[in-house]
Amino acid sequence: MYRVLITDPLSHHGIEQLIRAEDVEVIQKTSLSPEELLEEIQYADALLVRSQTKVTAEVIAAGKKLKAIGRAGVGVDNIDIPAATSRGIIVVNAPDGNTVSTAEHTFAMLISLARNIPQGYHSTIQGEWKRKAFVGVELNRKILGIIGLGRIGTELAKRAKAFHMDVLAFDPYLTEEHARKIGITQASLDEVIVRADFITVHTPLTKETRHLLSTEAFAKMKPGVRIINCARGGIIDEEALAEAIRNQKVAGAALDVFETEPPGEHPLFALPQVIATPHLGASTREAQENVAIDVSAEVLHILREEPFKNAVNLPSIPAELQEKLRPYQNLAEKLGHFAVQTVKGALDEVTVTYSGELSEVDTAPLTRIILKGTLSHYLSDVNDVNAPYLAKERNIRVTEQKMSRSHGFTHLITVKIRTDSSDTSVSGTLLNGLGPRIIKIGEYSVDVQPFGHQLLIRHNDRPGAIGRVGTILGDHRVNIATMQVGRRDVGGRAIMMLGVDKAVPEELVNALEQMEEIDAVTPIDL
Ligand SMILES: NC(=O)c1ccc[n+]([C@@H]2O[C@H](COP(=O)([O-])OP(=O)(O)OC[C@H]3O[C@@H](n4cnc5c(N)ncnc54)[C@H](O)[C@@H]3O)[C@@H](O)[C@H]2O)c1
Ligand SMILES: O=C(O)[C@H](O)COP(=O)(O)O
Repeated sequence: MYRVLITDPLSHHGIEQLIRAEDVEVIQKTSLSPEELLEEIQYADALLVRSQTKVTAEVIAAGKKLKAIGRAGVGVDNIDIPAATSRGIIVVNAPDGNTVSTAEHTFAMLISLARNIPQGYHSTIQGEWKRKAFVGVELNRKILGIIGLGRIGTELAKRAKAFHMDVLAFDPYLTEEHARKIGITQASLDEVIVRADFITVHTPLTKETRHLLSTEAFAKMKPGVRIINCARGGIIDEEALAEAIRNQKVAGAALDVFETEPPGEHPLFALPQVIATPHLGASTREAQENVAIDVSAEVLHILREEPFKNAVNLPSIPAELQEKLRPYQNLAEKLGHFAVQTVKGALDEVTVTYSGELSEVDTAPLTRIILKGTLSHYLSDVNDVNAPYLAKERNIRVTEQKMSRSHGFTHLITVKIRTDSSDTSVSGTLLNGLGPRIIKIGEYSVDVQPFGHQLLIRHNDRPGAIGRVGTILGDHRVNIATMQVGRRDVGGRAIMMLGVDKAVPEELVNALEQMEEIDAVTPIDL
């Protein structure tokens, strides 16, 4: 039974699939103190949050069983992603479900700002009738500057076009084709800042975007510019904004998000030109249902070890590629796990060569699985999320190579491992209908099913050697299930690969190593 802890208010309809799932127990506790969260997280297999719960490194470390963190929304700045990654916890979000709601909210803020609607409402219900005090401006033919033309920025641009605004957008990843398609003008950040009548930000909060709109930026803006932030507090320097409003450079600002939330008594609220909402961008019935449905489905997939798509700490893999790579996953993990058990010393380098059909596709997801198989020999709690991170932390170099030639196989994966004292190379393939096979160990051709307990023996090719090995195994009551022998030259160096029915005890390894013909005995467990 998987325990899913929900600590922020999520749409009931959205999480119904979790509540109905027979293998899931849903615990909803939405006003936990930080201490209570540290207690509850210990028992959770997955945690579902919105933006309120602070999922710190401490919370993540306390989540001993935690496999997934689901964010019912876009921004993951309340989750310590590096801490989750280092512990192999998958973080997923729901990037699409609240796009329209947030674009609509931004548009509502844009109109409210242009026409002083909140200020007019306040004054009117207090019995005043100040028609002159609230004269606004039209949106028609004004320039809307959008910084960050992703999902929300794009939806907003379409709505602004319908209001006959001229849209200038800056986004380092914006292509001319996308700009042309939605009928807007691509611009530099400076152009947007200098030319726009309204500036709205729709980027995530990152090192680059923190205080993107600062004193320096406000100084370059058109007098009377209006500013909107429905993305993240911190993208705009709030002190600098307050100053720009006070010195009348900025005519008004509409804010849905703040550097600290809730903002409490804020200097900006003393300025009548500022309108505000309490982080309501995604707060519609539709958006909340969408994001809760999406993230619940993703978390269920992760817990059930099924494919999922919106991981924040794993590169996304297109469905078609996932389908293509799925058959190789088991082979990849076994190859990594097999190869590492045949070397001694500290791991320096893992090189994976994909040959034949596999040379034509993006194999990075398979390399992560190979790495997981390799590192799991040394470390506990390794998965394909944290394997690259753990390798980097240990200065293990990981490289991928591609070759079109595959020595008679339609596809071949070769894992080469180098340590400070030895190296090895193991190749495997999928045999049509027969599943994964190891077909080469170093220079020796073999045909080994990579499962269960194995014994790799390096010996000299002499009459009677194989028989004596069989006798010694029999004496130790270890049954041989399969046997492969490989050699390069008659009477030269050779290997034996034995599949055995139980783990090989150390005394047996010692007894085999006493044999004159034997160089090395390596038990392998897969
Ligand atoms: N107020 C709310 O309730 C609410 C709701 C949903 C999303 N959001 C926030 O809105 C933001 C945008 O969401 P989205 O779904 O459109 O995300 P998105 O990822 O689709 O778009 C973000 C865009 O910002 C661009 N970008 C990144 N760095 C940039 C930079 N330095 N300068 C210019 N552009 C840059 C990216 O290229 C991308 O196109 C996020 O921060 C999200 O958390 C807020
Ligand atoms: O990033 C987001 O999705 C929004 O900021 C929404 O946050 P919320 O789930 O707390 O409304």
